[in-house]
Amino acid sequence: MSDVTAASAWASVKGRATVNLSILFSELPLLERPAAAAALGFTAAELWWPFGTESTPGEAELDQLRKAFSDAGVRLTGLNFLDDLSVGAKGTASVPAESDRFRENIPVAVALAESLGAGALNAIYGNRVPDATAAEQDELALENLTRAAQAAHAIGAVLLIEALNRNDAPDYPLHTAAAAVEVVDRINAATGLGNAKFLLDLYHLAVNGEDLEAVIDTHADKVGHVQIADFPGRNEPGTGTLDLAGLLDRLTAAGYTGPIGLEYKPASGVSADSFEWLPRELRAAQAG
Ligand SMILES: O=C(O)C(=O)CO
Repeated sequence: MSDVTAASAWASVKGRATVNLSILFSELPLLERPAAAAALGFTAAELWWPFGTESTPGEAELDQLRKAFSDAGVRLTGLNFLDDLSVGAKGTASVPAESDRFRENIPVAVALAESLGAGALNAIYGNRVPDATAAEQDELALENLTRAAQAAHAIGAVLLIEALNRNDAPDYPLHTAAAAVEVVDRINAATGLGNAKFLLDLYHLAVNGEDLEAVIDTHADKVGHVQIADFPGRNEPGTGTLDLAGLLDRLTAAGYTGPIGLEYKPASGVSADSFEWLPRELRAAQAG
């Protein structure tokens, strides 16, 4: 694709790209990743919970991360709450054994997000577990996600609820856009704040066989964030079968104009080589 064609095809990404530094640049230590992204023209990034199973990291560790972002001139746009990906789990909000750690993580994650300018916090729902019923887990999740939404609202942020793909998260209960949006609606009904939003991860829904255009047409008004990776493979745009540029144009036309998360694995294994699809002049985030 010529540069001119690429610039027009990806025009809807201009000023909105945010690099997920938990899946990209993972070949580097965490504290080196913001500068690596900045060297390629990006000025915004997002993170899964970056401290593994530690729900309340100390100030020194938090300051090191904050310094890595500020020194690189990169703004954090989104942060996952404690989702414990380090042990393969898919979140903690609905998991009885993890609930206390999720609750103690809320103020820490929200304060870190606020200090780095993030406007979105993502609460991965948590897997179904054998020692609790679905109803018990959903009741616990509503209590925990209500607390998270209230804390996010206090810093002017949205709380995101995400569907994950069945292959990587078979025990996760939210595999469709509708299921995630139902949780969003329950949280908003409980808080009255309206800051719970749907995280539209186009890759996860593609794996699950969802009609992505229909999802956009139906749920665009509930979308608080979007993440992209091509399918199959979860690599950069152009390596799979999705018309990601067209889907982003459709989503933008439907009213979502927020950040676009680049959440993919580099096809070559080298993150710096995985951005040729996006002309450099489209990579920097708009201020604010
Ligand atoms: O686990 C994943 O793939 C995620 O998208 C977490 O945000």
